[in-house]
Amino acid sequence: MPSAARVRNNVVIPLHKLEGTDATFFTFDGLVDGKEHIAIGLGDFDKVEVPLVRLHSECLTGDVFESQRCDCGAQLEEAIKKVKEQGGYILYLRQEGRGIGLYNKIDAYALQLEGYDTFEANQKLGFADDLRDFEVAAQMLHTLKADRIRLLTNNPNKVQQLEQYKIDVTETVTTGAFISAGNHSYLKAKVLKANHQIDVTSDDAS
Ligand SMILES: Nc1nc2c(ncn2[C@@H]2O[C@H](COP(=O)(O)OP(=O)(O)OP(=O)(O)O)[C@@H](O)[C@H]2O)c(=O)[nH]1
Ligand SMILES: [Zn+2]
Repeated sequence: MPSAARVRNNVVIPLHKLEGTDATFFTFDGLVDGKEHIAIGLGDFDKVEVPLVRLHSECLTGDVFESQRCDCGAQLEEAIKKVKEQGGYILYLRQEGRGIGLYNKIDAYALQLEGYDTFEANQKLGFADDLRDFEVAAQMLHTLKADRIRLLTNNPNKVQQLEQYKIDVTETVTTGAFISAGNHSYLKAKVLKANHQIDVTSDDAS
């Protein structure tokens, strides 16, 4: 079980998304990695028995600018809609570039233009494929008393890590496949090398 943290504050922020969405933003004291991660409660998050949860790693290029190099912007949009409908939390985790940071991710993109895939580019820069440790996500969920969750993901490593940190994942809900010409090879590498559950065979993906 991760060490104890506590909710520092929470505030309801109305969003423009989906014709008006009330989102409760939670901040924390005592998180294991000292970063400013946010939990966002949507829908009946405080009433549902088993909340739907999305662990969303920050992606400035995708989340803010809707980059076509990845599927993050579309996944975040989908998560807001589904979690609002079903009640639960989006944990917005400050793990840009799977933990290597924004500048290094841009360096990795430059290498990908030379032909390396997303994991090879990380290795060429001296990083592991994926630096993310989801202990902090488990700590946030324990703090919110969300020890039993349904997880919105295609990434089996997120499920394994949460279980390891004593979160009971009762169901894995796969995200949509947001495939475009620009992100097809990125998604294919995740399927081949990290066992992501995405159907990348669609025709418009070449
Ligand atoms: N290092 C690196 N990071 C990338 C690249 N493309 C996207 N990312 C980062 O990958 C992360 C994607 O995170 P998520 O969507 O939460 O996780 P996921 O592992 O794809 O799993 P899902 O839950 O199935 O979406 C973000 O932090 C992005 O910034 C890349 O080419 N290299
Ligand atoms: Zn992205």
